[in-house]
Amino acid sequence: MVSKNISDATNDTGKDVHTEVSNKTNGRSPNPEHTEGKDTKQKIEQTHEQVTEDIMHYPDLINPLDDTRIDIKSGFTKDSRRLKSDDHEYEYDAVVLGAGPAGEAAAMKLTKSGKRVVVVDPRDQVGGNSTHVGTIPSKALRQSVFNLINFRRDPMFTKAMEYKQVPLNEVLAKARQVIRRQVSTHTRFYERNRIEVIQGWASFIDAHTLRIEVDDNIYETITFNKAIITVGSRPYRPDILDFKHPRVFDSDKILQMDYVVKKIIIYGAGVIGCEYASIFTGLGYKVDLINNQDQLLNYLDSEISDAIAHDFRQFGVLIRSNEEIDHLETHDDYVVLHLKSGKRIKSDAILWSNGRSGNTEGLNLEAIGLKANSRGQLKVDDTYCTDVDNIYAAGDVIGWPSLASAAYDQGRCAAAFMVGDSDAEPVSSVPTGIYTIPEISCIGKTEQELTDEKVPYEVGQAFFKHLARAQIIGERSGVLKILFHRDTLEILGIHCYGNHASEIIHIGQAVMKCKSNNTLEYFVNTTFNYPTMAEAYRVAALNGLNRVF
Ligand SMILES: Cc1cc2nc3c(=O)[nH]c(=O)nc-3n(C[C@H](O)[C@H](O)[C@H](O)COP(=O)(O)OP(=O)(O)OC[C@H]3O[C@@H](n4cnc5c(N)ncnc54)[C@H](O)[C@@H]3O)c2cc1C
Ligand SMILES: NC(=O)c1ccc[n+]([C@@H]2O[C@H](COP(=O)([O-])OP(=O)(O)OC[C@H]3O[C@@H](n4cnc5c(N)ncnc54)[C@H](O)[C@@H]3O)[C@@H](O)[C@H]2O)c1
Repeated sequence: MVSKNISDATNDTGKDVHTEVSNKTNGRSPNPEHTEGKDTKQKIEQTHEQVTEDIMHYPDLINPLDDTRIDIKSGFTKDSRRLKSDDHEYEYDAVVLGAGPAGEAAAMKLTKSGKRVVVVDPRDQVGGNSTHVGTIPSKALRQSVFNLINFRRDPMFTKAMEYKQVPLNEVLAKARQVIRRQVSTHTRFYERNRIEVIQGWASFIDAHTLRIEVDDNIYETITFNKAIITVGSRPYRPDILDFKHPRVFDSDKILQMDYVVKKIIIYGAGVIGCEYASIFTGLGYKVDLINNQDQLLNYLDSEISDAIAHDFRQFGVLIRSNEEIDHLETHDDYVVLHLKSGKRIKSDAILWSNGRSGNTEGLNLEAIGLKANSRGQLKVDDTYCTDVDNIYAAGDVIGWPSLASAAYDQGRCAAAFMVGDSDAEPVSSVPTGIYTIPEISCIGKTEQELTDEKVPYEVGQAFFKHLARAQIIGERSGVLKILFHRDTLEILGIHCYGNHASEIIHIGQAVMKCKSNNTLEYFVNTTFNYPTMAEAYRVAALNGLNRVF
C-alpha cells in the first residue's frame, strides 16, 4: 500500500514545507466500529502482506517522486455534507473509485449536477497515475531532455561547457515541480467543489456497498446509489521478469533510476517504448529497441512511421523488428536479453514497455457479478455502463484509447449519462499525440485505411523546412499531410510529424469537426498569422489543390 507517511516535502523554491496531507487527514478519522470480523481480517491481512511484501505488485501506486512531495491542506469533507443527497437510502448518490483524470472529471460533473459524491483513492494525493507516474512526469522529462539536446546543439554553450551525463532521476527535477503544481491545482478543484476524498483501497461488498481500507487493518464501509470505476492501469509485468532486480525497469520504476547507463534495451516499441527511445538517446544512451512487429507504431500513416524509424536510426537507436523475448539473464551490473530468434543482446539495463493492465484485481468484482478480461479491463456499453446497471467505468480500465485526454472526457461523459443528461455522447474521435523527439500527431483516417475503403482521396503536404517560422526556430525535419476527398475536398485525415505536432493538429481537428466548413478551401481562404507553424496548413492545402484535376 502506498506510504502514508508525510515525508520531508520541499516546495518549488527548495524550502521545506510541512502542511497537511489531503485525502488522508481530511477530517475523517477511520471508524474502528467498521473494522471487519476475524475471518475477513485474516483475508485482508493476506492481501496486505502481499502488498507490503511485493510492493511492485501495485506499481501504479508507487510514487517514485515521493521524497519531494508537497502535501496539500484540505478541509472539504464536512462542507460536502451540505449537499443534499437524492431521495434514496444510501449515504452517497455516487462514489468514484480512483482520482485520476477519469475519476476527477466524473466527480466534477456529478457534483455540479447536484449529486453527493465521494472519491476514493489509495494515494494520499489526487491526480492518479497520469500525474504521478504517467503522462506528467514523462512529458516533463521529455521537455528537459529536449532542452538538453538544443543546448548541446548550440555552439555558444557547448564551447563553454563540457557535457556530462546525468542520471535520469536528476533530470526529473523539473518533473517534480510540475507534479507538485498539478497536484496543487487539482486539489483545489476538489476543494472548491466540496468533493469528499477518502484515502484508501476500495473494494465492493455488493452493488451498493463499498469497503475502504483506510489504514492498516482499518476498514470503513460506505453505501452509494451509483458507482463509477476509474481505477486506471499499471504496467503489464510478465512472470518471466524479475522487476525487483535493480537493472530491470518498467515505465513506473524507470523514474527511480539513479545511475547512469551507456546502453539500454527497450522491450516493446509501442508509444512508451518510442517516447523513451527519444529520451534515452537525448541523454546520450545507446538504445536497442525491440519491436515484436515489422514496423514502428504500425497504426500510424506509414510515411510517418518510416520517418520516425529513420530519425531514430540517425540518433543511434538500433531497431530490431519481428523479435520476441525468450528469457532475460540478470547480473549485478548488466543484463543479457535472449531472443527467440537466437540473438543475444547485452546491456546495462532493460526497460520493459509492453502494454498495461487494468487495476481491477483488488476490487472484488465477483461480489457485484462483474468480470474483467485477461488484461484487467471492463466492458461498458455506449453510456459507459457495465453489465451491472448502477456501476459505470471510464478511463484506462475500459481499454481504448488509454489516454489521459480521453480518460477525462470519458469520465465526464459517463457522469453525464449517470445523471441522465439528454445530450450526453460517448467519446469517439480522439487525436493521437506521441511525444517522441520530434512529435507525432494525427486525427482521422490514414492513407492505408482510405485505400482499403476505396475512397478517392488526394494528399496535400507541407515540409516544415520550407516554412519561415520553422527556419527561424531551427526545425529541420517535419511534415504536415492533409488527406482529402478529391471531389468534395472534405478533409478525411491529418498527419503531422515534427515538433509542436501535438498542438498543430488541433487546428485541423477544429476544421474537421465543423461539418459545414470541413473543406480544404478553409485553409486557402483564411488568413493565418505569419510567420507561424500553422502556415503549414495553407501550404499543404495549396499543394493538395494543385493535384486535383
Ligand atoms: C509513461 C506514460 C506516459 C503517458 N503519456 C501520455 C500522454 O502523453 N498523453 C496522454 O493522453 N496519455 C498518456 N498516458 C496515458 C495516461 O496516463 C492514462 O491514459 C491515464 O492516466 C488514465 O487515466 P485514468 O483516470 O483512467 O487512471 P489513472 O491515471 O491510472 O488513475 C487511476 C487512479 O485509481 C486509483 N486506484 C487504483 N486502484 C484503486 C482502488 N482499488 N480503489 C480506489 N482507487 C484505486 C489509483 O491509485 C490511481 O490514482 C501515459 C501513460 C504512461 C504510463
Ligand atoms: N503520448 C501518449 O499518448 C502516450 C504515451 C505513453 C503511453 N501512452 C499509453 O500507454 C499505453 C501503454 O503503452 P505501451 O507502449 O506500453 O504499449 P502498447 O499499448 O502500445 O502495447 C505494446 C504491446 O504490448 C501488448 N500488450 C498490451 N497490453 C498487454 C497485456 N496486458 N498483456 C500482454 N500484452 C499486452 C500489445 O498487444 C502490444 O503488442 C498505450 O495504450 C498508450 O495509449 C500514451
